[in-house]
Amino acid sequence: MGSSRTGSNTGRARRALAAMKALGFPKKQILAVLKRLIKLYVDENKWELIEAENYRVLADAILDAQANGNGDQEQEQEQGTEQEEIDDIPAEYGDPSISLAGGPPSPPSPIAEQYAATTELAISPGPQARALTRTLGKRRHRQMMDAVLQEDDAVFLRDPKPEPVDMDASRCRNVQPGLISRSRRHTDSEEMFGGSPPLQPDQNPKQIPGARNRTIRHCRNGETTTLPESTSSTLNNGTEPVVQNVQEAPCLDIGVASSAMGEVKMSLKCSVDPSKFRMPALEAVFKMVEDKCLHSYKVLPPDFSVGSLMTEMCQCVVQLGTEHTVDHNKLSDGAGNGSRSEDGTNRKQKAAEELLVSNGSERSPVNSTLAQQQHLALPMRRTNHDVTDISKGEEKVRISIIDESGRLKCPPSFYYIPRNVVFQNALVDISLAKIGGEDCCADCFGNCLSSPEPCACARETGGEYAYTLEGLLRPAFIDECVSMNRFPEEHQKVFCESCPFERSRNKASPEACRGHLVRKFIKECWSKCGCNLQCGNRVVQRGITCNLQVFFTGKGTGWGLRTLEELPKGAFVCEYAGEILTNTELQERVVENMQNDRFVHPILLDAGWRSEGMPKDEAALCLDGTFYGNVGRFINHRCRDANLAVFPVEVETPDHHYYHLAFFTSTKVEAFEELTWDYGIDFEDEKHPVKAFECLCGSRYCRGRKRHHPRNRRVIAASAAE
Ligand SMILES: C[S@@+](CC[C@H](N)C(=O)[O-])C[C@H]1O[C@@H](n2cnc3c(N)ncnc32)[C@H](O)[C@@H]1O
Repeated sequence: MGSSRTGSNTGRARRALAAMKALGFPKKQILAVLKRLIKLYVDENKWELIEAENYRVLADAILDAQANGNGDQEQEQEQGTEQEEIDDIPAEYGDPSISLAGGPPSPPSPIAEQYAATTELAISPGPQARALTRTLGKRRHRQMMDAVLQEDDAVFLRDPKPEPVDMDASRCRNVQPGLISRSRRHTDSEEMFGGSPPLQPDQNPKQIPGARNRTIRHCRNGETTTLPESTSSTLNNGTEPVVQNVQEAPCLDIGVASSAMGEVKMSLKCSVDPSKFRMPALEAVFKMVEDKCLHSYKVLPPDFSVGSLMTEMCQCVVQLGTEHTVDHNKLSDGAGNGSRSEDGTNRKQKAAEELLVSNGSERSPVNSTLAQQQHLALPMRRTNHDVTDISKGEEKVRISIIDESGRLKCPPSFYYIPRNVVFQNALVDISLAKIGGEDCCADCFGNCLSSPEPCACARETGGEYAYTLEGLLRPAFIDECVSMNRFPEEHQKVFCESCPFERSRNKASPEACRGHLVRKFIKECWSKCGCNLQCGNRVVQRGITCNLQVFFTGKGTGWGLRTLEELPKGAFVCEYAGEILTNTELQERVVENMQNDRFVHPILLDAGWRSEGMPKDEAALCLDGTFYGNVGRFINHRCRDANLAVFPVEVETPDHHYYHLAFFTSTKVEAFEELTWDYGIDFEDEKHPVKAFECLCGSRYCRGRKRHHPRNRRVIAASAAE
């Protein structure tokens, strides 16, 4: 009875002690718990049960004791009485002669500390152990045991244990790809994501004591990256998470694994305050990610991106880890569905801001909202659009498409052009010869805005630059434009003798001209100027720089454009780019498309029209973004209090005939706010050849809201000048 097929009781007790000591548990505590177990199990198979699965039960019981705070007590109680306690163990169960007595208690080894810090893993223990553990301890301890007793390379969701928090010392030097192995062994996941970049000689992975092959990389002390904005690199086809360089970010190193076997494992470096972070349960993270995917995509399309999913996961880890209410860690938590919180902010965005893993664009300035952009660009069913970048690389920034309604649709097809293109007959004379000496600043150098005198190009703006040193449109410009839109009757207008606009409306018997507002042009420096491309008087020509997104509004207005970052008043957003048509071509196109029940959205370039020498239909120009256009074609109308204002901007030509239409913010715009402008539509105009839409702008000043019976009201062009 005192022995079994695995040896004597003494030997078994010795081996149990040795096994637990190897894990770093103090021997007095081992002894106390072992004694308790032996007393507890009167079953003759007690040793088999205790020994099962590498003494899982014993380790669980010790962990339970520690977790319940009994460990210390037990130890303390046993101070000085250890030998007596050992002697109390029935001889058939243990041999007091083994080195249980004598010598100071071992300090907890690092690996024992790891046990205590390790959280859940989804592993099923054997039936015997299950039964015992039900009796003895909590499931999570059993699971922790699994993690540690697995092969060396087993991975686990580990509570963050940053280095002592010295903010300087804990800043990331160069944030690594979001998905890296904790081990330097080359794993499948590394290959999948293009692999972690090789370590620098001074970035050797630090070995965790007691855990061979399990490594953690630490941020290099006190060093921050100063790489240029555009140094982020893209993995795969550009849609995967990429390296971003983030400056001065306090760094928390977290390991996340999809299972204890470590098939998929990630190391996250998060710029969260370690004191505010608590590692969420892995199951909660998985559940949250799954809920998000199902909520957004219903099914996973063939081009589903694991990289995007992993990014999602990283964000969820940070989000759950920084939200300390119990509810957020419950599996039933619906917080991860991307919905907005009560204060209107999006949790995903917050999480993304705290995560240094982001969807970089080689063309985009580093910005935390890019992580959000990456998330939102998860695959949808497509037309001819690239949902990760509707511009297909034509702009400096990626512009993603998102339909949060669950329809998984994309906007109708069109060709993306970042700049205007002549359709056919429009005469747009872009020639150096056309630019006279007075139309350029050949003698300037560097940045015109830094010279004391305004350059020749500033002449159109009343001898002052339209832009501030910060690259914003001056408030005076914006305020005047807003006032023109709101109170057109108070501003100067010119009246044509035979108005091309009225001829478009009714060619047979055009009405009298209603007047065209006299608008101030912005003249930017150009090719014949001596300044460089970074000159402060070259804003529109440098293209889109803010983070935009095409989204389905769900308000009955179709697709819209929104900003993913906060924009100050006066920020350049984009041009309205499209085909340059003559008025004649426009008329033909309107008729043609009405027959096909498709509406075009041209904008007249009438800001330069003057009472004398009004252009003929063949010369009058307009822009149509319907078939060829940029993101400007997604900007919806809002009556009166829109957050964008449109300005005529001359770049290549100084003649007021052809120019660009540029949108600037007329007020501060919050991240995720829809960008709108006032088309200037006369919703009461029943003679217009193009049917006006029922306005759903929601503005309290809405002009088109009460039209319950449209009676075929029509509009042809949302003229910037009207
Ligand atoms: C220049 S497009 C704007 C993008 C458009 N929403 C889309 O899905 O492509 C103009 C069209 O958008 C819709 N739209 C824009 N603003 C609207 C509003 N305030 N109310 C209702 N529909 C609007 C109308 O169908 C209009 O003809």
